[in-house]
Parts: sequence; C-alpha cells; structure tokens
Amino acid sequence: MDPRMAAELTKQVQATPSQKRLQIVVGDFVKAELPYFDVCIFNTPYKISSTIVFCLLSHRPLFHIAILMFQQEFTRHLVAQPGSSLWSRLSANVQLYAKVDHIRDVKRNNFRPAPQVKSSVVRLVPRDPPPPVKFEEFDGLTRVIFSCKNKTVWATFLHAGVISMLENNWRTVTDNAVDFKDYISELTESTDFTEQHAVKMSVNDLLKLMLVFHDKGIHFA
Ligand SMILES: C[S@@+](CC[C@H](N)C(=O)[O-])C[C@H]1O[C@@H](n2cnc3c(N)ncnc32)[C@H](O)[C@@H]1O
Repeated sequence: MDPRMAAELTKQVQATPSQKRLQIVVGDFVKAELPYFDVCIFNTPYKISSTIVFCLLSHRPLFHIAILMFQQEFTRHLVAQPGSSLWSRLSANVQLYAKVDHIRDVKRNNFRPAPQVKSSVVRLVPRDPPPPVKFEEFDGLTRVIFSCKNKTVWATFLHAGVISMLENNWRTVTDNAVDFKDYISELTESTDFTEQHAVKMSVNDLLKLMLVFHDKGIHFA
C-alpha cells in the first residue's frame, strides 16, 4: 500500500475513540458471524460491494467508523447528493443509515499489478441511533421511486406494475373495497411531491413520502 495512504488510514483510526482491538474473521464475510467491532478497515472484494455495505450497516451493536475501499464508480454513488445524476437507490439507502464521505481516490498504479478499475476510499459513520425504519420498507420505496428516476412521483406510482405490487400488499391487511387505482391516485396527488422527480428527492423527502403511504395502510415490503 502507498505509504501516504497507510499514514492517512492510521490517522483516521487513531482519531477514533475506540478500544483498539484487532478482530480476525476467517471465512466468507457475507456469511460469517461478525464479532463486535468499533473500527473496520477493509479493502473490499469489489464484486460484493453493496452486500458488504449493508452487512456492515445491519450489524449490531453499531460500529463507530468504517474506512472502505471500493471501485471508484461505486463510491460516487455512495456519496452522491440529491439532484446529481448519480443519486440513486443505493445512495439513498446507504445515507439513510450512515454519513458517507469520500476520502480519496486511489490510482491504478498504486497497486502491483495495476488493476483494470480505479478505486476510492470512503468513510462510513453509521447514524447512531439508527433511524427507526425497516430497511426492507425504505428499500421497497426507493426501488419504486428510482425505477423511473426521471419521471414524476405521480407518474411512477401510476405505473401498472407498481399499483399491482402495492395493491397486493394492501389487500393482505384490509377488506376495503375501494378501487385501489383511485385510492393511490388521490393519495399521490395529496403529497407535496407529486411533481417531484426521484433524482431530486432527499432522504427526508423519501421518509415523508413513505409516512404518507403508511398512514393509509400502504406498505412497500
Ligand atoms: C482484498 S480483496 C479485493 C481486492 C480488490 N479490491 C478487488 O476487488 O479485486 C481480495 C481478497 O478478498 C477475498 N474475498 C473475496 N470474496 C470474499 C468474501 N466473500 N469473504 C471474504 N473474503 C473474500 C479474496 O479471496 C481475495 O483474497
């Protein structure tokens, strides 16, 4: 590893008020039962980047800080902000649970042999306490919203596949005989986000939208 990078990572770790314990886990990271840890420094296998991020964020007790290296393109999504073309389901899902900052890009020639892809290092600090939102529910909403990220929220919710998925969820908890398309159409028009495009919706906007649906008994997972 580049000595400057090593020095920077060491500084990050030393700035962390942790009990400095080293944990060694042998096996498949995704399947392993992770022990308690404060700090995670990980040159991740890039093909399982998002699995790793969500494994870490769902781990309890919460860790304090993670310094992670990923493929550069992936990190651009992790740190993207609403309004950017890179703002995506991944960005919103991760930023709901963690503050993510870009630390630095790593050039190909910092490795021997030089890999095909560029890398970047990010810092992930979980929100503590974590928001009281079920991951599957928020992910269900972002799956819908970002399926048509340049359409308006109103248009997205009137898509036949979306209506049918939400209606199935809804019918499992209600006997209400109203026409679901009318129900959801009125509901969507009543929000502040009708004309909003997914690409501009912040995590808070998405949470507000999710609560509007929950108030009417509609769930995304
Ligand atoms: C340091 S990582 C990644 C290197 C580089 N960032 C990449 O993606 O090619 C490479 C190492 O991770 C290991 N590895 C791959 N998948 C893994 C998994 N699910 N759990 C634990 N280790 C894994 C591989 O065996 C390999 O030794």
